Amino acid sequence: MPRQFFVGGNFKMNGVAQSITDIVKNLNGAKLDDTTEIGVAAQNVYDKPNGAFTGEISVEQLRDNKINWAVIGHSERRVILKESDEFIARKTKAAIEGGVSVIFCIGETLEEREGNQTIEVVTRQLNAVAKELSAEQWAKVVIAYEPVWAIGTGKVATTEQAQEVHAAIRKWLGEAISAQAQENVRVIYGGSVSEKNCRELATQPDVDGFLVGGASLKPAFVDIINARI
Ligand SMILES: O=C[C@H](O)COP(=O)(O)O
Repeated sequence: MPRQFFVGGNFKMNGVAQSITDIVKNLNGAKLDDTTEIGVAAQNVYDKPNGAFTGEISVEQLRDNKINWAVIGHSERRVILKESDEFIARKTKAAIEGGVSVIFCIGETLEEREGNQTIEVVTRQLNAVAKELSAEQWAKVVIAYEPVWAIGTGKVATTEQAQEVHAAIRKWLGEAISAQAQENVRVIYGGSVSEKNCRELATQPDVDGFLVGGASLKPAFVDIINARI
């Protein structure tokens, strides 16, 4: 069965009631590809079930609010908030065991790309999570490949660059996890995706959707959701 196209809008720390209402109205009024999976996700979750952790949110609190997805490992949290591979892996495990699926973000910095370390970096990030999850739990993961140099810069990865890394991730899934994971786990791309570049990226065999930042706040987000029609 083909993998279902998956598009996430990452609003980050943007928006107020009025602007978010406008975005939702625009989405509700648009004709959206009904084969594309979209939904509401939290931008973070903590690895402990509850307790004195000011400012954090638990898996149970997400579930209580009918939020069944969380973004974990975004480079802004890895870099600005110094989240380690191990902490991110523990959060991923806690989310999945508590019934929340995970958009797990990985990607290299510009320096790492220029040092030909892209595959090494994403493999390290994936291996950290692989230590925590069973092969079956990968069914609850969507991997978002987001090169840090492409995030919010307007510098999108070329279709070849994206496909090359996505194919390497898929190969890793087969070798490190299972043939089933290799076949079924979605690998989506993020980093300056726009209504202009989404269609070409979506033609790539291993690009199963997008994680969209800036453009998800604009009416053109609809065109990205509809990139395959
Ligand atoms: O999670 C989304 C990414 O950080 C991409 O952000 P961007 O589309 O603004 O480059």
